[in-house]
Amino acid sequence: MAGHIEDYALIGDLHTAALVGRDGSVDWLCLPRFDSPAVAASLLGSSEHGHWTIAPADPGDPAPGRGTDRRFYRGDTLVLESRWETPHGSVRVIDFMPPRHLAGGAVPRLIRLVEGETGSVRMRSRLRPRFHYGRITPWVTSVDQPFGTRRVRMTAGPRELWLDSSVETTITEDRSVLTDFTVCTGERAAFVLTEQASHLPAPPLPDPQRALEATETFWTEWTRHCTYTGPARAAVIRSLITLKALTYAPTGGIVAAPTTSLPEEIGGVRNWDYRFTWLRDAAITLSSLLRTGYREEARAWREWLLRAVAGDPENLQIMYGIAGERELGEAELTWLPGYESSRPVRVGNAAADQLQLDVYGEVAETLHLTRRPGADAYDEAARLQLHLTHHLEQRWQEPDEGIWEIRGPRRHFVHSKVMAWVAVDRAIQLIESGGADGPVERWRRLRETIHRDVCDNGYDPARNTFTQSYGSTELDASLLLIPRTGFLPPDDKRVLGTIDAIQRELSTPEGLVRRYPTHGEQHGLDGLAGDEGAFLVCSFWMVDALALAGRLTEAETLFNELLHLRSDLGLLAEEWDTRQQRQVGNYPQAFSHVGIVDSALLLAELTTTRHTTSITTTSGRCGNAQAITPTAEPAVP
Ligand SMILES: OC[C@H]1O[C@H](O[C@H]2O[C@H](CO)[C@@H](O)[C@H](O)[C@H]2O)[C@H](O)[C@@H](O)[C@@H]1O
Repeated sequence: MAGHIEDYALIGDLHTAALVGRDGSVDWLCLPRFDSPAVAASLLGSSEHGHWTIAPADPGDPAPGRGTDRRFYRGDTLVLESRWETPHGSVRVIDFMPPRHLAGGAVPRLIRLVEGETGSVRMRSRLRPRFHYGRITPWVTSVDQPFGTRRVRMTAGPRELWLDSSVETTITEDRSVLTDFTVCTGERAAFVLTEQASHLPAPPLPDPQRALEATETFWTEWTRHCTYTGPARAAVIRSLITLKALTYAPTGGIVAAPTTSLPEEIGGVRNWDYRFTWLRDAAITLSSLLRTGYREEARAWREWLLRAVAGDPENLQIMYGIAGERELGEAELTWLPGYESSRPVRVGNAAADQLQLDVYGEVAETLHLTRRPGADAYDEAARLQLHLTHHLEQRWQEPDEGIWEIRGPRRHFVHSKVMAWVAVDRAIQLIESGGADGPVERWRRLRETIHRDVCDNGYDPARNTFTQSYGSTELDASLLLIPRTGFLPPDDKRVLGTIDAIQRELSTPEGLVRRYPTHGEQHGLDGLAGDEGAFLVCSFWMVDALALAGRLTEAETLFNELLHLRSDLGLLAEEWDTRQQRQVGNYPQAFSHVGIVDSALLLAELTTTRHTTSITTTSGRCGNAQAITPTAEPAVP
């Protein structure tokens, strides 16, 4: 296992992803989909649980534990290059997974090219596949090949892996595939790992060079469409590539992160499976992609949404599998010791059965942003939105588990109610624009009722702050979103008071923001023991709230500090452990990268216009305020 979470690089093929450590080891790889069982799971255990390492072979070459000397993504792509300087010469390893549609939608492939740059370097590749998250050792056999390539087949029941290499391999007693080889200046060795169903004939022999060229062209072309031109362009591009890499291309579903059980506290129990599509996470991801010019992804997700939530709104789930699956049953993988002994390791997610009223607002907002101008009343998405609003009308007064998926008793979360207001507000806007027919007068009264309910029960006048839930004195970072939704204008005194209160009570000394107070060893309000780090997307929400409140310098300072927390490759996990100064939680996480994109867009807009007051929303207690949309959103085809 390669060390800290941020030591891992992400590569992927828009169906699944792999994490590659600084030591040249692929320690996480689920095939064929993001949510499939891992064939390399040493990330959550040890090398026994499956890995594939390619690195210099001689002891001290490089110093043990030091890993690659320098690594980077090649240009604006998801192709990773790791360079190693050794006393005998230098070498580079190029790791990538060709987007599957480039190979005719065929089999998943992880390609590793080793190129000698100077001198002569002895290298070692050790592939130790373990199916079903490290539990199953495959049957490994060599397959004769006429044309000088080597093929090894690794079979475990219904699935199998094939390793094609340009150099001789041996199969060891522990059923690893070992390759010792030397690369000299200008030489190249190629390794291709392919996965498929085991009843199929052998996969075709790959052409690694063509695959590399096609993969680089794909990502370079894709990033060329980005419309953001502000000062944080490099960070934004890397975040957009990461968000795209979390998209399951066949359906348009987006995973919250490609990992499970990277801990929110090292050694703790807050370990969850994020390889699913949360309506909330996907909706905000789409909004970021859309506002940076990526309309096709927005269209694909809208189609995904229409299929996934099809049926009775009663049956709406807050999250689904990447193809819209509903059964996400949670289980513990008892044989895995967990990342740095953080157990349990979980697969599946019981949050799928929760009530989280905010998702109505997030979905409505995304449908609102992706609406085609002039769409007729029978537009599918408009119909869905009306349906969901009718349903919400019956349920908005219920307590729920809220945005943070609290596992304790349900409460009247203020953020949930604000997002219910958003859902009703956007439905009213839909009807007012002629996009659909609906009970607009009744919903205007409902919007006013929800607004009053929140301001009467979720605001503490003595402290001049909104609170986490009705009747509670706790705070919650999700309240920072209020000015972005249009519920109240950014300069409203209650909004300004809430920012101050969150800075006082939820901020770390560095100014990062925790999502709510936890209670150490006690089971706190989230129903869990233990603590967690500062929540990165909440810290970006603070950037936005400060910027909208006209505190632009503070906002920019915090934004730059957050950018410094990224890995050397520009990646962010869910949280930052301020004590240990390292990333924690699943990685890389869509939420955090959405935070980068959204804050960069807002700061660029506000810095350009230089007068923040033009961004304020319509003031008014129950008003039909406009959400903050810092850049023009193109409609979706
Ligand atoms: O920490 C408690 C909860 O953590 C997970 O939820 C978090 O991740 C979701 C996906 O990014 C996000 O939508 C949610 O807002 C976050 O709180 C976990 O999935 C939950 O089961 C868990 O209770």
